[in-house]
Amino acid sequence: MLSKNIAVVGTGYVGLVTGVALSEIGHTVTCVDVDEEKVALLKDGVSPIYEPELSELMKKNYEAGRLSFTTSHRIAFAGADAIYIAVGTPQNEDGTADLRFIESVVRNIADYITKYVVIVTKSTVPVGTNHHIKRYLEGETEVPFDVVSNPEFLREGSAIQDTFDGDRIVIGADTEMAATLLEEMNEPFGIPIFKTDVRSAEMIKYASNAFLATKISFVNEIATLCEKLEANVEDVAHGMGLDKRIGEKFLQAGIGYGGSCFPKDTNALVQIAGNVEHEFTLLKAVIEVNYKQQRLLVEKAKQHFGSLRGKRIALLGTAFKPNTDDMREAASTVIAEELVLAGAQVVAYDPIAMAQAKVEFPEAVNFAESAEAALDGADAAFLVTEWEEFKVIKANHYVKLLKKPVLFDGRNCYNLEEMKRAGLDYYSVGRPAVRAEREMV
Ligand SMILES: NC(=O)c1ccc[n+]([C@@H]2O[C@H](COP(=O)([O-])OP(=O)(O)OC[C@H]3O[C@@H](n4cnc5c(N)ncnc54)[C@H](O)[C@@H]3O)[C@@H](O)[C@H]2O)c1
Ligand SMILES: O=c1ccn([C@@H]2O[C@H](COP(=O)(O)OP(=O)(O)O[C@H]3O[C@H](CO)[C@@H](O)[C@H](O)[C@H]3O)[C@@H](O)[C@H]2O)c(=O)[nH]1
Repeated sequence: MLSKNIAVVGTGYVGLVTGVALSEIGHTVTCVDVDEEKVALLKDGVSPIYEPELSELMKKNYEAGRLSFTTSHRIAFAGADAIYIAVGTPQNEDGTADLRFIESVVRNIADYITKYVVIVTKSTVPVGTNHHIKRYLEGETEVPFDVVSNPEFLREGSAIQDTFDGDRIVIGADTEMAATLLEEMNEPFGIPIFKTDVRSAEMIKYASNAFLATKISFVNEIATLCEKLEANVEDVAHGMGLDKRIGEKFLQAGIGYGGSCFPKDTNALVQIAGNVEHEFTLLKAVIEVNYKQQRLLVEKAKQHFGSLRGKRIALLGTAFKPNTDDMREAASTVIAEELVLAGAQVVAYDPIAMAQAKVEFPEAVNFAESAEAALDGADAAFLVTEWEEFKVIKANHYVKLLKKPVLFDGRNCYNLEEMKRAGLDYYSVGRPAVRAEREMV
């Protein structure tokens, strides 16, 4: 196989997974990050992020000498055949993509490359960014290079599986030489490769995330209708998903999408459209539905209790989804803020993401050491992240621990019949509410 020297810039989710994966298929990889603490941890064999299977693969390739870490761009870029850019592209206040980190890396590239190199952009960047990078570098260096867009589609929590068993690898290149090199480098993954031009590759990333977010907001709107019309969204989504043209995935109704990508990428695409005088009406509605959806459980609790003042609420789950410690744009933060604003006392618990929750949540929020401790004596429970350890909690357990048991389930984790039998007041999303007391009268 074609083994190359690769520099990966950034050791966040994407950089670290990319570096580990490229070393696993036989390339020699140097990951560079400006964060000295992160690099020190990585050199000690410790992954700074929680991601199933990542640590083991990282250690294996580090010990085999195929993977190394540094804070020096000069060292990382020396002799590199390819430089992968995997730094963050967060959103500015106005929703546009903040390209500060990309710009800084590109300046480093101009300073340190000495021979032909392919610059591979993994970060999600607005359409046209790679052409700006190319034009900038042409003015700054005599060294030959190509710029390729190679967007990343991994999901947090299943990043390794997505990388080795993904649906496609997209390569956007303007020269045949760069496209072929990238194709050969990626061949060992055994995943279908789709080659296109640079701008289309950039757009594929935004369009994919926007489409998935649209599916989620769509099913959440259907869920609202189901509640009003006494239908069950789970059955509706299942019935829809059986049609292969629709597909069963991403039709899970709940408290909206969060995370480091969908919120920022949908906002960025609205801005990208605006820049070319197109109002992306559909996507704006998707974002608006998500805003409401993240506040849904608090609204339901307000309706149930009348006022939340003084109510003790157990908040189960703070991560934006299970199997990650990532709290970026998590619905839990919105919920915690709304509850505190309404005068409730919040006690939160998460198996993995609590350290970050302590930074993100309002100061008034307390934290418990276990789900049981959070639930004990609370007026109500909010199920916010569908961790496996929450899914296995029995209805009777809620009845035993909560004062007058009320459960607001933002992820439809429990069986309606079981909740009815246990005598809970149970509210989920897009399914009939179970009102224990009313039924007993
Ligand atoms: N997180 C995901 O699941 C995911 C999936 C697909 C695509 N993406 C995209 O990939 C990109 C990276 O996302 P992430 O979540 O890994 O980001 P992140 O913010 O978690 O990590 C970025 C890393 O880059 C480092 N960095 C910043 N400037 C640097 C520089 N000049 N030189 C070296 N290192 C530098 C930071 O210290 C940080 O460790 C974003 O554009 C994101 O939209 C993310
Ligand atoms: O049916 C569903 C599926 C997901 N979600 C929510 O949507 C958000 C995002 O979930 P997911 O897509 O699994 O996680 P991410 O790690 O954010 O991955 C998305 O964002 C990445 C960054 O761009 C892309 O690479 C991935 O392909 C894309 O799935 C989470 O809050 C989920 O709870 C739902 O509410 N209903």
